[in-house]
Amino acid sequence: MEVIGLTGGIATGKSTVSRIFKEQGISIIDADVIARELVVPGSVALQQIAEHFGSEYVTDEGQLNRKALGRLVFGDAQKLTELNGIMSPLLRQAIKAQIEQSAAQATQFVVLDAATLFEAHFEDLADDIMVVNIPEAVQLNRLMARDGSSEQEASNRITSQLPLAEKVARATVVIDNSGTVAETKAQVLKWLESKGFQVIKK
Ligand SMILES: CC(C)(COP(=O)(O)OP(=O)(O)OC[C@H]1O[C@@H](n2cnc3c(N)ncnc32)[C@H](O)[C@@H]1O)[C@@H](O)C(=O)NCCC(=O)NCCS
Ligand SMILES: Nc1ncnc2c1ncn2[C@@H]1O[C@H](COP(=O)(O)OP(=O)(O)OP(=O)(O)O)[C@@H](O)[C@H]1O
Repeated sequence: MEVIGLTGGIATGKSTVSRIFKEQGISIIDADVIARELVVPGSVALQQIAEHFGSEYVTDEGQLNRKALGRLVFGDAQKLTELNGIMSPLLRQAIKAQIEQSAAQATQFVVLDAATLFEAHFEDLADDIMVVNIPEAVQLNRLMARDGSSEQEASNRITSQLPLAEKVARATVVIDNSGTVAETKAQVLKWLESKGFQVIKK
């Protein structure tokens, strides 16, 4: 089985590409879903976050206050590194377990969808690294349009990640998502075919 690490910058189109894989019947391991499961009320990770950053990052209902923690870490690189220090080892463990489950099902491919693949040093978990790329101005516009965020907020989120150009340089395959979704799909299917995968034409 081959693990395709799927990454890019915020709002460059990872979910869009992930849907294309799903349409082909390829399973997705979604690091964001795992990260959210890790911080449910009463979890070890949530307790560590509260101890490290303060109890104000947990709501009265015992939930992670995502907005508040996001504002803190996406404006302060040191704080983001500290959060990653808590989350990355737990994430890695959970991702590895899901990869093992997929391998046991003898499938040809599994996709590891992880926005923070490089930042969290998960490259070794993947056989191929696919980076979804768009020009920075398009990224800023799509992010503001999708999240209704200000230019400053959107820009903070973009700059808190490893520069997209650096991710592109470290990719084994780059998908250009600056055109239509159909054009993006054509690139992904062509790559899958080049790997000997029998694509389903829809
Ligand atoms: C800081 C948190 C609480 C903010 O939550 P919020 O709901 O506001 O944002 P969300 O999780 O949807 O993230 C938005 C985007 O920010 C980027 N992002 C998220 N975490 C990180 C990170 N650690 N480093 C760089 N970028 C990140 C991703 O592109 C993501 O799609 C949350 O992002 C978090 O817990 N992050 C740490 C866990 C993690 O690494 N998750 C991502 C796994 S891929
Ligand atoms: N080819 C495209 N043309 C126009 N809009 C697009 C295209 N691809 C994605 N989008 C839009 O851009 C936004 C970001 O795309 P998407 O949610 O797939 O990115 P993402 O990389 O998964 O984001 P995040 O990092 O926040 O998880 C969405 O609103 C999506 O509908």
